[in-house]
Amino acid sequence: MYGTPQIFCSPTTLLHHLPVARPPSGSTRTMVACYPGEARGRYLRHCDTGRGAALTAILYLNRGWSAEDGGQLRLYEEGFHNTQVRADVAPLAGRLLLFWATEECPHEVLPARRDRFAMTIWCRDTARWTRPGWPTRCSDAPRWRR
Ligand SMILES: O=C(O)CCC(=O)C(=O)O
Ligand SMILES: [Fe+2]
Repeated sequence: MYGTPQIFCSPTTLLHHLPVARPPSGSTRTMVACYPGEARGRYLRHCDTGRGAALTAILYLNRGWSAEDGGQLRLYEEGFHNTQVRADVAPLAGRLLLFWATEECPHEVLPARRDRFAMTIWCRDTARWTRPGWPTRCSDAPRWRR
C-alpha cells in the first residue's frame, strides 16, 4: 500500500459529518479491499442491494494512479440491467465516493493493472425505509448534480 490512510474517527462518525440532507442513521459495515493488478482484479456489474445497505461510501487509497492503471469504478444509469454508462471514476487516493446501494446505482470495477486499494463503508439507514414521507428513491431526494 502507498502510505497509510489516517482516519481519526469511526466510519459512523465520518458519515454523520457528510454534507447530505439525510445523513444515514443506521449501523455501518466497513471493508478494505485489494484488487490484485497481476490478476487484473475486477468486479462485474452489480448493485450493493445484497449488502443490506442504503448508502455506499468508498474511500480510495491509491497514490499516483493513472488512466493506464485501469480499475475505474464504472457507474451505470438506474436499473439493475441498465448498461448505459453514467460515469467512470478513477480510484484516486483521498477520493470519497458516495452512491445509493440500491438498483439506482449499478456499478462495476474495471480490470486493474496495479494493486488497487479501497475502503468501503456500507451504511444502513433505518429512517430511509421506515419513516413515512421520507424519500425512498434517490430521484425523490434533493439533487445537487445529476
Ligand atoms: O472498490 C470499488 O470501487 C467498488 C467495490 C464494490 O463495488 C463493492 O465492493 O461492492
Ligand atoms: Fe459494489
